[in-house]
Amino acid sequence: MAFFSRPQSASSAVKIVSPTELDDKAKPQLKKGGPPDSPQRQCRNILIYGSCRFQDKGCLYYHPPVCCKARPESPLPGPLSAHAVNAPVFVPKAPLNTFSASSLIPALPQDASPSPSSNYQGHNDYDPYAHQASNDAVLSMESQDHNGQFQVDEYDDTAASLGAFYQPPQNSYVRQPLDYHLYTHPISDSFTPSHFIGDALREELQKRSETIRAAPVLGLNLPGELQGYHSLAPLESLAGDRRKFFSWYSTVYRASSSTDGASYALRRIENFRLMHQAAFSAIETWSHIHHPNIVRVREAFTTRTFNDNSLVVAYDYHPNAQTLYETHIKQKAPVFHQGRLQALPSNLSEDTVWTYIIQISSAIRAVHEAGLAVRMVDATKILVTGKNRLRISSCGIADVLMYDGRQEISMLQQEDLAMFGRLVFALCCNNLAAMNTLPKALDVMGRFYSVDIKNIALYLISKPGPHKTISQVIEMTGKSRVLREMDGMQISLDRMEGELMSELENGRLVRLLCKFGFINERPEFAREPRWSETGDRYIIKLFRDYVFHQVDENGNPVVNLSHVLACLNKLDSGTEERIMLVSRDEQSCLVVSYKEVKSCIDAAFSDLARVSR
Ligand SMILES: Nc1ncnc2c1ncn2[C@@H]1O[C@H](COP(=O)(O)OP(=O)(O)OP(=O)(O)O)[C@@H](O)[C@H]1O
Repeated sequence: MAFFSRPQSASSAVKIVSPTELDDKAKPQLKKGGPPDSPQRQCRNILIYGSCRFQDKGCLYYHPPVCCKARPESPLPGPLSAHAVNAPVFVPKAPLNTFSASSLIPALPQDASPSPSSNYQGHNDYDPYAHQASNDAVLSMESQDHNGQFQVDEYDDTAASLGAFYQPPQNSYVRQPLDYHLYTHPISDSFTPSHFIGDALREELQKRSETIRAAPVLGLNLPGELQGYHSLAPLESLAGDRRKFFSWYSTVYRASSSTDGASYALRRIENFRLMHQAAFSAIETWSHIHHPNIVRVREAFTTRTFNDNSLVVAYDYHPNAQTLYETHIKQKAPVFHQGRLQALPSNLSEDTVWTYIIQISSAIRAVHEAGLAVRMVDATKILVTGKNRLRISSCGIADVLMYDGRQEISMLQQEDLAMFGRLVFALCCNNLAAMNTLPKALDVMGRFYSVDIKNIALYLISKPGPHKTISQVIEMTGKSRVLREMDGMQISLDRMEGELMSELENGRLVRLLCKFGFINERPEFAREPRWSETGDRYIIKLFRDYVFHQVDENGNPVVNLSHVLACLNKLDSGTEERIMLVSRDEQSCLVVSYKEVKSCIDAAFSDLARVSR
């Protein structure tokens, strides 16, 4: 006999199945007037309705005296005892298919239909011998043997005919599939993006990830290995006109580090011969500057791997970063907008200019405080690494290229301020060479921007002096603007934390889904009784159907991510909440808690893991 065992822990799973073999056997006994085979077992009608209308008409089961009968408040009153699982099974009275009961079942004579004798006139009493009159004679039904075990039996003709005999006449109706969705608390099926990271951010991060993992182009004749870096890929076109970096040509490559596997940006200066080893001392200082608006310097070395004397400085790599020049100043091709080719709006907003001024000021201040000078405050060397997020790149290279032990740092710092001023003009006028025609630049600035921006730009390009410092520039920016910038950053931080929260549980759920993947549908278990419809692991299959394969009342698949997430989260935490699992043939149901499903899955997975070792 097959056995539908429960999970090994003391389970409160309640199995509700179609008529059992026991019932089938009991019926002929009744007809013969034989004694009940199990007088100790309480009649299920008493359990459910508090009375049994067949009590005096041959019902086999035990009916307690009236004083002891109490109608349960709900069909599942509190935790059910293990005994409950052996209670006589529930027999659905509904026909399986659309049919006219009268056409299939001989109508019972009036007197054969017992009149309700209980106080609960409203309900149809459970008839322990009534089989559903199915026109599907080969329908597989679960039955129970004398040991209380369940097995799958063919629904034989005898049973069918008996069922037909005991089946009260029914009205014909269209059979609907079970409303699976009604078995759980309704969960909104509106899928809101709040379940996951926002689309825009996800797309952005996805693109960055793709860029980091993009395979290097073959055929560029680049070295396969360079001082612990490999997979070099140029970040700029090597063909066409090339601008010089001071007096040298330079190229930026993305490369992977053999040490930590991370990507780095390597700026190579071609044909550079290092004259003083001391020139590298500035790189050491630069590598200690951690600032949110500075691309971090990692290391510098010279190499002959490119078949020349090259200087290489390694920086943090910011995928898909663009220079300020590429982002705002470079002429862009017109785009189609509302059916017409239109040039993209070129002027930066006042707020954006202020946020750029504040970020660059902050970076310059950090560098000056470290006793260094940036030496390259230029739109082509400042990267935009996120929305309005700037980072000064190429730091430290000028210190190596133009090393001069006697150079005064304060002079270089004053030069930083002047370069900063030229950058503000370039950004406001959308022209790298805006400073060359100062009156025109001032005119454009006066038209589009506040006088405060113009004053800062003029101050920055004014004559150097001991009181002209970056701190003074920050003073001129005004506390309120700096505070507004700080507010914006904190709001952005909150938003990012929110996005992070929405992804927090995903790793957990993926691990759970992996477990499911490992244990479900394993071909080697196809013949194992524990996984069959009568085995304890069948519960896992039913749960999988409950989570993923629900259908609505019209038989259409329910694709509801909220439901899946809710179920998986409850499963993972092993809640006591109960759900009703229904077999695919809708002939048996199992009321089971998430905790029990969880222990089933854990046991199945540990079995697999043990064998795999
Ligand atoms: N640390 C970095 N992380 C990511 N990308 C970078 C990094 N440094 C530079 N890049 C990218 O490499 C490309 C080339 O940089 P580069 O500084 O040479 O700019 P450029 O506009 O080509 O200037 P130039 O014409 O002076 O060489 C740019 O698109 C820039 O965005």
